[in-house]
Formats: sequence, C-alpha cells, structure tokens
Amino acid sequence: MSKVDPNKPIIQVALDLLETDRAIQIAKESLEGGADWLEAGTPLIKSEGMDVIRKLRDAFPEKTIIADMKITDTGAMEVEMGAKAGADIVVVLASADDSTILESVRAARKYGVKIMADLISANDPVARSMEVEKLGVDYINVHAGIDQQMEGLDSLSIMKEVVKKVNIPVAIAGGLDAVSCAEAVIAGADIVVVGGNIVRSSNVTASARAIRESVDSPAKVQITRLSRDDEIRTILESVSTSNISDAMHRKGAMQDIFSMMEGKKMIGTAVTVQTFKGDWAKAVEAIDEAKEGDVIVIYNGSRHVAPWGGLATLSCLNKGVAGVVIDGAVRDIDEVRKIGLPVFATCHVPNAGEPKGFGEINSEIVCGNQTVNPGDYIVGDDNGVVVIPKERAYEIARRAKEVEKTEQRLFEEIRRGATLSEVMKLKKWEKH
Ligand SMILES: O=C(CO)[C@H](O)[C@H](O)COP(=O)(O)O
Repeated sequence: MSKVDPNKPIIQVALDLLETDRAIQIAKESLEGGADWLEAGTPLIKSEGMDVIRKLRDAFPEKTIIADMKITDTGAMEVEMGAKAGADIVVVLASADDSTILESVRAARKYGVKIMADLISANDPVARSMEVEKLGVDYINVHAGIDQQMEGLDSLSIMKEVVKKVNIPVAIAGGLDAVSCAEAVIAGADIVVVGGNIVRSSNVTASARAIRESVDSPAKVQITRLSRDDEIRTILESVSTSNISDAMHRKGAMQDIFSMMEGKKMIGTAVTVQTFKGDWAKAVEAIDEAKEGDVIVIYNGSRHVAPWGGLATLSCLNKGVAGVVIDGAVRDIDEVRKIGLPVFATCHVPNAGEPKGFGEINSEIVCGNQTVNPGDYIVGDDNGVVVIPKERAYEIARRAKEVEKTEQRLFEEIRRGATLSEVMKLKKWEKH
C-alpha cells in the first residue's frame, strides 16, 4: 500500500497510453529503472476501461497503483469502481464540488483506498489545496495539464506555496523531466508524477533511472535557465518539420519549396521580403536588416528569374543569418552549396533579374502559400519548410517534441519486431 517516506521521494509513472499491453510493458521497463508507483493515466482508462486497473494489479501485485480517474461527479460510485478493480489510490479533481470530494473520501474509507486530489485548473489552487485537505483527501497533486504545459504553465511555483499550507503529502505533475524533478524535490515534493518523459522515451528504463538519480540526489542536478527564445530554438533543433506539421494539425508547411542542399537544417525568426519577379534589391537589402539567427523569407513569384544567388548567400553567412527561403528561384546553386548556408527555394535557374527596388521588407507576406509575419519561427529540413506563428512558437515547439517522443518509442517497438499497424492497433482505431 501507499506510504510516503519523506527522505525518499516517490516516482509515480503516469501510463498515458491507449493500450493495456503496451502500458504493462512500459510499466515493467520503468520499474526496472527505479519508478515506484504505477498510474493508469486518464487516456488509458478512457481507452481500456477499468479492466486496465485489473490487469495492472494482476501484473504487479505488490505495486501501488493509482487510477487517474479525475473524478468530477458521482464520487462514491467511481471510487468504488477504482477500488474494486484493484487501485490503491483514486484521483478526484480538486475542482469538483465539495459534495463529490466528501463522497469520494467516504467511499475510499469504506473500500480501503486513498484519495489524491488533482489541482489541475483549480481557480485558486493554494486555497483549494487547504480546503480539500480539510475534506479528508490523502494526497494533493499540483498539476499543470499537458495542454497547459504546452502554453508555458508550470506547476513548480504553485507547489512551492501549497507545501507551505498543507500537512498531507504533495505530488507534482506536468511535463517533469530529470531537471524539474530535482527542482520539485528540493522545493518539497513528496511524489513526482512523470508521464511523457518516461513513457514516450525510446529507452524507458534509462529515462526512469535518470529521474531516480535526480530525485535521490537533487543537489547534484545542474539547473540551467534558458531565455524563451533559446528554449524554443533548442526544442526545435531536436524535432523535424514532420513533427512540427503533426503538432500543427497539418498546417504551416510551405508548398513547392524544397531544400537546395540535403542534410542542412535551418531554424530562425523571419525577416520577410515582398518583391516582384526577378527584382532582387529588397531581397539583398534584407540581409542588412537581418540579425544573427534570422531567416530571410522572400516572395518573388517567378520560377524563371532568380532574386538570389551566391554573393547574397555569402553576405548572409558573414552576418550569421540562419538561412533563406524563396518562393521563387535561386541561382549559382554550385556556389550556394559550397558556402553551405541552408537555402530553400522553388527551383534553381541561371537567370538573375534586376535590382529595381520594388517591394517591402518586414511586412506580412505569403510564401509557399503560407502567411509569414516578421518574427515567426521558420524551420527547414529535407522534408521542406514550416512556419510557426510567433505567438504560438513555444506551444508548437513543445507539442512537436511530444510528437517526436511518441515516434521515438514507436521506432523502438518496431525495432523489437512489431509492425507499425500492430504497434498502433490500427484496426481498432479505424473510424467506426
Ligand atoms: O494527468 C496527466 C495529464 O492530465 C498526466 O498524467 C500528467 O500530466 C503527467 O504526464 P506528463 O509528465 O506527460 O505531463
């Protein structure tokens, strides 16, 4: 049964998956890495029903099992379901009505299980944590939900307040990794709830072990703070344009624009150029406006006359510009390739136009059939180029990272011998 030793923080692995057999396999691997408690995540319970709790209980008779049911109503009935299926702890939303929390607590006492109250989306989480403690819950979970995390909410600052106000064990959840787990433990967390950074890892055991080491020796973990822009760029470095397209629900990919040099990745913030067939003045003037780490994004609209070539590419390299995207043609492709700056364009041709000077720098443009504003994040690789609106850059980067993690785990399962349709249970998830 569930106990919390103040000197040994608990790692609760959140099995946010869709299939029981994969959940059991990943649970085994995470236990090997040092995880303590197994949580049947909300998506897993919705996908497989309470039977997943029964199967986890059969597979891991000695382990503490949490049913993350996020109960909002009919507290007694749902706690009974969780308890009878074999859970030790049942999760109730702290934002549920007091009557639901009280009924959940009463049923928990009757069936010999504990209640964890999840503060996700609670209006005043610190005040609510004190109220639910009085209502009799056994644990509090300070939780930034997965969608909230993607928009930058983190649970640590709230948890630091909650631990000062309640006497019951406090869990923390929401995108935790080895570094944030260490910070949470230093700040007083008794339980760290980790989902994606363990269960979507290609090496679940190693990821769980890294969390184990960090919660057991948090002082040894190096904590670095990045600016938001650096954080976005660091995440975007580790994902592909395909991952980003998935994260954007297939929006954002430029049409008919291709890498002119295979194997070169580009990440940067847009300096936009609107110009006209072959007029290269504004395109070249934009190099002087660009800062290090920018990408020059040009609408030129001709496949036959290039507004860009080798000399402009070399000027960009000198300024630290991250790359160039042209809805139109590029020339001097041999020079451009030698220089090595990432250039993406519709095609390459020999013809240059004239520097007439029509057009504009840093206005909204359409490039590759996508709207691009100055400052939007532009990512290019061998798949093509995607535009991420600057207002959603952090969120999309985080979501793309989740896509990438999920794919890494799928690659690992296919490497072990399964086919893609087996891993994804395609037949089951075809539309009914
Ligand atoms: O309950 C959840 C989502 O509502 C997750 O289980 C919890 O947030 C932990 O997962 P992650 O570490 O991926 O955020």
